[in-house]
Amino acid sequence: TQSTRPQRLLSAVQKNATRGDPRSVVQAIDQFCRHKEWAMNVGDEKGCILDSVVSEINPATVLELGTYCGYSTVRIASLLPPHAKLITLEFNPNYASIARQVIAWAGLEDKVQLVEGASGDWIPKMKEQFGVKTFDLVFLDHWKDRYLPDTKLIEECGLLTKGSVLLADNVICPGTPDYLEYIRSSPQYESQYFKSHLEYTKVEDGLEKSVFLG
Ligand SMILES: Cc1ccc(Cc2cc(O)c(O)c(C(=O)NC/C=C/[C@H]3O[C@@H](n4cnc5c(N)ncnc54)[C@H](O)[C@@H]3O)c2)cc1
Ligand SMILES: [Mg+2]
Repeated sequence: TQSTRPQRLLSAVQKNATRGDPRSVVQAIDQFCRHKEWAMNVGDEKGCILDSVVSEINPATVLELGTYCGYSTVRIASLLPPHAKLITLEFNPNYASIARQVIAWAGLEDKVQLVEGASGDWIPKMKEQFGVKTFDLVFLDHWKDRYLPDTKLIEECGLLTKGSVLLADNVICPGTPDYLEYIRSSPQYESQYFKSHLEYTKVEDGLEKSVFLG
């Protein structure tokens, strides 16, 4: 049977990256997406902005919405301090399976909890299921029409504390207009736009970083 693009991306990682070396996994995926097949990873250019935000926060708890193949999961987890935890939600079982193998190849299983399911179902269970009080960082990269409802759900569940950071991919392309309008007009957030490009292209895109003011 025909392989899928995520399966071919995983094969490229297993062929070209060194086990236990997250940077080589990230590089192998970027090479594959630049020269073989485009895929919707945050990519190398926006990935550097993601890295700088993660390093600045030095988060103990991270929530990622939309694992896909685990590219940003590996970027974030490779920068976390010891004992820090990243919970990533993915509701497509095929993508989740690929992501688990990518994360394992990078040797980051101990820092990552991949939860197979929908964000709307799992966000309300974070405290009871995973003993999470609040998240220091939330990376939004799932369906773009879910950014706003899930942000409101995260607020309602008391999962943010003063200083928590929301970092949203694709606020220009594909675009998340309702989310941007909400977060930029809310007195509860201080937002900043990081202009960049849609992964592996020259099309404008960017990340929106929003600090929860409590
Ligand atoms: C017009 C146009 C089209 C595509 C692009 C290019 C482009 C560039 C990008 O960086 C993009 O992030 C995207 C994009 O669409 N991303 C959606 C990513 C979803 C992943 O998250 C999963 N998921 C989706 N909703 C949920 C949910 N509730 N709970 C749990 N997992 C969820 C899915 O299972 C996927 O694993 C697209 C640019 C412009
Ligand atoms: Mg994206």
